[in-house]
Amino acid sequence: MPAVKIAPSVLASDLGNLNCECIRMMENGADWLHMDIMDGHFVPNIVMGAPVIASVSKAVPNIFMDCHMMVADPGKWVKDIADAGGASYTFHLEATDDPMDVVRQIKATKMRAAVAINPGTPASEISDELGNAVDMILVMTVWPGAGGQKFMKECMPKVAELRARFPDLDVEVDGGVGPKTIDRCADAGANVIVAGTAVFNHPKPKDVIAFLRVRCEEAQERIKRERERLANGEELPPSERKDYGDGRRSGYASGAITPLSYPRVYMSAAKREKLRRESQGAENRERPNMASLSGMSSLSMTTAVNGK
Ligand SMILES: O=C(CO)[C@@H](O)[C@H](O)COP(=O)(O)O
Repeated sequence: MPAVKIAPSVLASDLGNLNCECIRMMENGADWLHMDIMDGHFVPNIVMGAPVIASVSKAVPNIFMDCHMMVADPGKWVKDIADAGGASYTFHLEATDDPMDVVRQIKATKMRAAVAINPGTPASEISDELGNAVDMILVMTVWPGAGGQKFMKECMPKVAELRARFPDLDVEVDGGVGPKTIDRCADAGANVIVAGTAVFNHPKPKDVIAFLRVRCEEAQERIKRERERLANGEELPPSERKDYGDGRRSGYASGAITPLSYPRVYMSAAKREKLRRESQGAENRERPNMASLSGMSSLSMTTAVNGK
């Protein structure tokens, strides 16, 4: 399985001191910095754009910026983000009717290409062609648009399914991830961990980053053993099964996740329109709107930044 990467989401940082915040996280063990870019259309919020990415790129040597593009027209910003110094470009599947074209545009730059799916989008919407073309798949574990939301554990079967289909791909989780939820993510097979509030709001971010990494590495060892045993037709002893207490077990141990094949490239126009509207809050009362966003900690400075 690919190496574990911990990517603090700067949405929860002191955005007025963004360069220093990125340096602080790298000194505390972060592999990547997760940059949330929103356009006010795909999600009802605006945070930063290519000029801010360029400023960070100049000020922070060797930074790897994992740019999460929560934008309605993902092809439009590829060149700007590449020129600004973005290292990875994640677009939302719900935002385009031609994901392979967006991937081609990203690959024409030096950036890594990644595709994200919202909580309402099934993993089966990632075709084999798309999954094999990208460097990473991001499974959102909250509705995009704000930090500090509750982790949606119901997204974990999608992570397990994608890990089973794409054993060597980076699979990223984002939203509500921290020490209390990391085991579910890691057991499902996620190896790129985005955490905003849990890292930036903690007085010892180094400890949180180290904890997340260790739990993922331990899970990877477990998954490796499970794979080997299942390949040999062996039964797993109950002590080695991760049981969530709700009838489900980790994807690999349960053997319930079958790596199906999804040859389709495009979802239907009607379905994409529904998923797009859902992302904007038009069809989902649960997802954040501007009123609910205003109370979120990520939009104000975190107290941990000044050690208060
Ligand atoms: O993309 C998003 C939100 O749209 C995430 O990156 C969040 O910023 C993660 O924050 P926490 O839930 O970890 O606070």
